[in-house]
Amino acid sequence: MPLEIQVVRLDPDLPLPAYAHPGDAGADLLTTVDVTLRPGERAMVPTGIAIALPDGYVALVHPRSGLAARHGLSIVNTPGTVDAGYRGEIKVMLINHDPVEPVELRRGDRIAQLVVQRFERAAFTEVEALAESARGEGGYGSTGGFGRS
Ligand SMILES: O=c1ccn([C@H]2C[C@H](O)[C@@H](COP(=O)(O)OP(=O)(O)OP(=O)(O)O)O2)c(=O)[nH]1
Ligand SMILES: [Mg+2]
Repeated sequence: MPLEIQVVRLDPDLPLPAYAHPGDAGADLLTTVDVTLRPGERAMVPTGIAIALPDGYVALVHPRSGLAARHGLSIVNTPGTVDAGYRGEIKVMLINHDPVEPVELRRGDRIAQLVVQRFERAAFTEVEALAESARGEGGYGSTGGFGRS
């Protein structure tokens, strides 16, 4: 059974978010406006929807790989976090990473995808020292680079 999420269409002429295929994780979000992003430019783009997520769920705003591959279009804060208590319009902070070409978006274009997930609420408990682990403090390339011999 799919999780029911209540949606308000702030722009009733555009359709609800939709999955392109059964089994897809991301439901496509649309832009309600025409917008052109020059190389390097970013914009906060409205999607025309507001949602009420059940407690314990989060919706993450992910880029679409096709637009990234073809146009260099991504999201500044990827993935954007939509909290369960948020009732405002979902917006997408798009950025054009292409060094040369502008990206022209038209109202109704599919600009991003929304992935709904359960999450754990943590209780942050202060301790004097952390349990040891195999990784320890190693990070940021501690295991090597590309793995070439
Ligand atoms: O890509 C995004 C990211 C966030 N939001 C909305 C929903 C989210 O619940 C709210 C706050 O987002 P976040 O917590 O990431 O931003 P903040 O800078 O920490 O703002 P705040 O102080 O309001 O939490 O903004 C979006 O519509 N799109
Ligand atoms: Mg916040």
